[in-house]
Amino acid sequence: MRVDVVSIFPDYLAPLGLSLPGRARDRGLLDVHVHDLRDWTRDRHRTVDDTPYGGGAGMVMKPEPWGEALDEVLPAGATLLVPTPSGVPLTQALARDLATRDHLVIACGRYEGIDQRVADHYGADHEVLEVSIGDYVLNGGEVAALVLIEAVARLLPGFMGNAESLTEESHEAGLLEYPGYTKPATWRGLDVPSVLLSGDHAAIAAWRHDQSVRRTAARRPDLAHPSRAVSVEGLAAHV
Ligand SMILES: Nc1nc2cc(Br)ccc2s1
Repeated sequence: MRVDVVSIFPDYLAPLGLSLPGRARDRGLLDVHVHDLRDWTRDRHRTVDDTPYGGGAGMVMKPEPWGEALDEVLPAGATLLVPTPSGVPLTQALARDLATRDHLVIACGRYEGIDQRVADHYGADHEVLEVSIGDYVLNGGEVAALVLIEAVARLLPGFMGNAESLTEESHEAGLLEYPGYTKPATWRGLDVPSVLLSGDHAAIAAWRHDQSVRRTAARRPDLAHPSRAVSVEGLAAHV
């Protein structure tokens, strides 16, 4: 998979050279290219933002630099991801779906976001997903890009040493993961649940599923209603 990231703070993406993404790059599973949006500005001040039409606080990112950049960085067939608090939620299902793409391009907004015409323009010929990584507001899309890349890259075949661990993670089956324990069997007076020491694999599996169900009901009742999920096909629809 190739990933291109466009940002006015390209150094923010430096962590992509470390740990898992770094290993994936070394293995040729992930090919990451980071670009500075200001390289596509044409004025001496390298301007990327302006005041919003209709008034209001803050600044909006101008469409021209983004158009020049994406015309060069976003080829036919690539998927454009635009992190934004007003996007569709990033879920494990969406990450799994994005992991099937050959080429992702991530446009990192700043200020009050990117002029909407950029997503609309490229939406005519490309898959464009405006994606939220959570119900909170950051100062820019760079941190969200790191989250997106890690969530997707770790699902690439060959990326994780033990692919089996991927099937038991939180959200993989619409449930939160069961609690984990390791040695010692007793720590500060706290014992590991005895079923885990029993060697009875059927009982262990049943206990773990029960723990996942209980934990999900307690912490994420919203996950208990999959009817509220949105299909990937429905995500790209501009509302
Ligand atoms: N949660 C998020 N906040 C933001 C803010 C900006 Br500005 C750009 C992208 C995102 S994603």
